[in-house]
Amino acid sequence: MRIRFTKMQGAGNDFVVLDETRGSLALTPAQYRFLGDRHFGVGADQILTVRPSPSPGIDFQYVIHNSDGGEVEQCGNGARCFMRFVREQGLTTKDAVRVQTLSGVIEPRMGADGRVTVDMGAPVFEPAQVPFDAAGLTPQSEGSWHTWHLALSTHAQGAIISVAVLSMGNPHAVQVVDNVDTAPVALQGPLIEHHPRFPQRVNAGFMQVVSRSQIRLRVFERGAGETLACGTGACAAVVAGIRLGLLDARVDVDTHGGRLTIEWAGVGQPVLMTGPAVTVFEGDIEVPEQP
Ligand SMILES: N[C@@H](CCC[C@H](N)C(=O)O)C(=O)O
Repeated sequence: MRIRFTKMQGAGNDFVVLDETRGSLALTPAQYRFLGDRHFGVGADQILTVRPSPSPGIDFQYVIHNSDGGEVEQCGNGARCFMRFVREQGLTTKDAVRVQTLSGVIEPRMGADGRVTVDMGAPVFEPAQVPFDAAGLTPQSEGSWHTWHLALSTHAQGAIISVAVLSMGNPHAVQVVDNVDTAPVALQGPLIEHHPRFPQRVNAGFMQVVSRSQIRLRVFERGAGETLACGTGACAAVVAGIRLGLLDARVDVDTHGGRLTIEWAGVGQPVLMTGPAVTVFEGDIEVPEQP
């Protein structure tokens, strides 16, 4: 089957975007994996699919697959690219749309400067809803919130890390580090992602606090490995930093792929994420029946 795709990126987090508004492509997990493969396919961290409105008051449905082929609930950088895609492809003329995701409705809005702001909804802190198995663990009080001590084991060494755990529609474990450049992202990332306390795996964030309004962030993403930026990871890190008493309500997040700005007014309030969304190229690719 030959399909049309658009390659996009938001702060270097890159995507293959597919238009299913005129009919389903019915791709299998192996075919999503093929599209995301940087050697045999197009190459991307995530594959984003635009589907028609599933219900009144909603403009589109937004489906997200990680490069490992698994479907996930949310993708922040992808949401900004989604907005640019539906505008550039003439699927809407609106400046703001309401989009159904697996974890709820989000609202991307096109800014006059070409950047996109997304209302990502309110973060979720209840461990069971992340989901995070906190049974038998003692929360460690910090600021007006808490972190959790998690034991990581490797063949070479054991480590106890301290993580803030929350959901931005998808699960995140965020730890504060002195310096993201030397943080053990490659070593700890996979161990945190697959830690048995996270039954649906987790995105592992490493946050360096530069000031109360600026952080540096690296994220080892569930199902994709370390990416140049993670939008929901940026939201999760800033929310965690605010609740732990380290950050103010508006924070610039510097990633290896660029800057995102995150705003959050507190518990129960939605998180606003602003950043770039860029179309890189369009193309056609033959997708094998069984890659
Ligand atoms: N890159 C994304 C997050 C994509 C999904 C994530 N890897 C997960 O499995 O939850 C973002 O910008 O938020």
